[in-house]
Amino acid sequence: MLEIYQVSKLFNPGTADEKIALMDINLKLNEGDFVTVIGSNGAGKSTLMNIISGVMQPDIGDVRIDGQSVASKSESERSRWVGRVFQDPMAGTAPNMTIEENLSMAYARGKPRGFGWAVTGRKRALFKEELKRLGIGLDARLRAKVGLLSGGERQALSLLMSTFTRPGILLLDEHTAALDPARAELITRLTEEIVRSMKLTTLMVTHNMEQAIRLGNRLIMMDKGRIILDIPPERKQDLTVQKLLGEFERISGHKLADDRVVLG
Ligand SMILES: Nc1ncnc2c1ncn2[C@@H]1O[C@H](COP(=O)(O)OP(=O)(O)OP(=O)(O)O)[C@@H](O)[C@H]1O
Repeated sequence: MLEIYQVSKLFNPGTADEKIALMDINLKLNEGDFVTVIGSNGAGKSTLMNIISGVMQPDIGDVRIDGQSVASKSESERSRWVGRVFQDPMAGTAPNMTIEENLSMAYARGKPRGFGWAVTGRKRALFKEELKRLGIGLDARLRAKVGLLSGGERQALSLLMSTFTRPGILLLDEHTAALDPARAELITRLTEEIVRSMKLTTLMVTHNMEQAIRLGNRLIMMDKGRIILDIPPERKQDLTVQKLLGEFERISGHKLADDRVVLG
């Protein structure tokens, strides 16, 4: 379970450049929740992801995982606990290493200290099986360098790498935004399948309104560092893109100002 308690974050405090990135954020995710997050430019979405994953500290407040503060965990514990897929398909994988080497590296994350990275026959069989489930032919390319893969293939691999050791929380950071519509749809479908079948607790930031409605069981709107609306599963079912944008405008008092907003 993920609990965010009264988290606030200020950048450049006390200067002319002072920015409130997050203000008194409270959020609780139960096991298996899939929460989508939308919000304007600068709403604080990335800062929230960075604080949850422990790469950034809040000024005030705390993030707890199963009752334990993220700040108290070591880097390797945090990397085991949090799976993250970034917007940039180049992030999260090692381009000069092969698909199986990348998978082996990710596999070692979930294992005790000192667990080897070498690709053994047993691991290769497991990776092949996992890649086959993606259904995009990567299982036949275990020894291909990851740098040679397309953006969509890399995002599919990143998704697999960040989930197959079953993280406590999966963070999806606009992970389809850099892809063309067909590939974005493929990654959306794979995300849905993987998260559902593994029942992963997931937080996904997206600028794609249709995706925000389609994926997940709960939707959160952020504006100017605050959570302004938390739409529960029973209300999410009736949502449309128009209703969603209308709700945002009604509560925030302005339009969803983001030039990257994709309606669907
Ligand atoms: N390292 C930093 N130094 C100073 N200000 C920052 C820094 N990182 C973020 N900010 C500011 O904090 C606020 C929240 O930024 P954040 O990147 O979290 O928003 P976001 O919702 O992810 O925006 P976007 O959708 O445009 O990526 C913004 O006003 C931003 O300019």
